[in-house]
Amino acid sequence: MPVLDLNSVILSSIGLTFMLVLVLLVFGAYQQRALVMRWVWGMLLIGLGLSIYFIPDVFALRAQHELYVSIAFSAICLGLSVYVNGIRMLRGYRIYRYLSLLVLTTLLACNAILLNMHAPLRVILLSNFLVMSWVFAYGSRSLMGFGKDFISHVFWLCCSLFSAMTLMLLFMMFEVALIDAELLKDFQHWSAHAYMIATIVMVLIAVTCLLLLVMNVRTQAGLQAIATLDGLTGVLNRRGLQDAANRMQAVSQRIKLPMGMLIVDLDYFKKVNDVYGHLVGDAVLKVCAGTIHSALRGGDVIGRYGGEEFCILLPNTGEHESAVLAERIRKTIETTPVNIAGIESLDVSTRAIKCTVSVGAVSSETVGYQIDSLFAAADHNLYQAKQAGRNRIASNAHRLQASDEAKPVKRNASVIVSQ
Ligand SMILES: Nc1nc2c(ncn2[C@@H]2O[C@H](COP(=O)(O)OP(=O)(O)OP(=O)(O)O)[C@@H](O)[C@H]2O)c(=O)[nH]1
Repeated sequence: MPVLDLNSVILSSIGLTFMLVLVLLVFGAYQQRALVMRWVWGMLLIGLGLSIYFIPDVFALRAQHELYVSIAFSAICLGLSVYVNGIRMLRGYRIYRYLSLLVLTTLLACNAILLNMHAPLRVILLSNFLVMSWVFAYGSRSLMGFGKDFISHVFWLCCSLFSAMTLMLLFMMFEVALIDAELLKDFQHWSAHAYMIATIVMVLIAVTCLLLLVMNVRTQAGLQAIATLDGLTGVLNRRGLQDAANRMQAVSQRIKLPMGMLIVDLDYFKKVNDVYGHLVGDAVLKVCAGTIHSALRGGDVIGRYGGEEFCILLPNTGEHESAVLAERIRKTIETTPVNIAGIESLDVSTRAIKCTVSVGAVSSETVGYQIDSLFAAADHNLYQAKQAGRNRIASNAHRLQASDEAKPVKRNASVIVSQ
């Protein structure tokens, strides 16, 4: 009676493949591809090693058992080292690029010598487990964090030796059950499902890693939001805006499409604070950010540039279109009074405040793609608009070639052009 039935192997392989696909799909969705691929390769190598381990039993190649076991453990340890680097990546530690190479060469050299000396299977297993415990040590240290003192080093070494020894004991029991099945009949049933047990262990590892990854992604998303969003208005802060501007500039320049920029500044905002207080001032800023946002197109990016100043990045937008959009924003703000009636502890009879904005518009068509040049030119135009009396826009549209000027630009009393 075969100790290991092929059904278990096939069933477990299907389970393993299913798990890998699941891991790929779920982890891949978070775009941490480098990390995901490390774990997938790690698992594949471990799965391959486990498969090779059972080849002699399935195909009755007992004479070559030592050879298969040493190849199997080389693959398992290599898989573990790739896996450990994935854990290090997740924890934000530096990756040991040569860890896998070191593990593989150590094991190959060690196994080649032992096979050449016709060492018994137990010795081959023991040497492989020592290397495995070393990889485990790296893994547990990377997972749990680093203690730099002597006690921590000893602790991690003991922990990994214990885990490796537990595994070794497990495999020894497999060995006993496989080699002398008649003596240890009780083990046969369990041994026949050894591959299944190994698969379950791998599923547990995958689930643990999945949880770690989800936690990591959530923490990163939270930190990213804190770092790049403005707490009051919810739009990008200056840092987020700078990142977005750099990205948009790189893409626009590569595909040779114009990029526009607007700086929108609330007029006489100091008065709002002085008359109604900072609480109302804050509410007005928040509502105005929302109003400006609602006037934008999909793909446009808004950020808070300064106190009552917003910057808007416009992909695929030339000078004329920037001016048109600036005018639309100006008009929307002018015609949308900010309702302050609902603001708590406000002792004023005013129910809505009428706000206006001045806008400086510019695009890469007249000043190039450099973000600093765009900021400077938009700021200059904003200054022009303020100087001309506020509640208006200023742009460089007139600087374009005569042929370009034929394009429709909506000009009215509130639109001026920069000198
Ligand atoms: N409530 C509130 N006020 C802010 C905030 N950030 C900046 N401010 C205020 O915005 C006002 C800006 O004043 P100014 O720079 O003189 O500009 P302005 O009164 O809008 O005048 P112009 O821009 O020249 O039309 C200051 O009173 C700041 O205290 C904020 O987050 N909340």
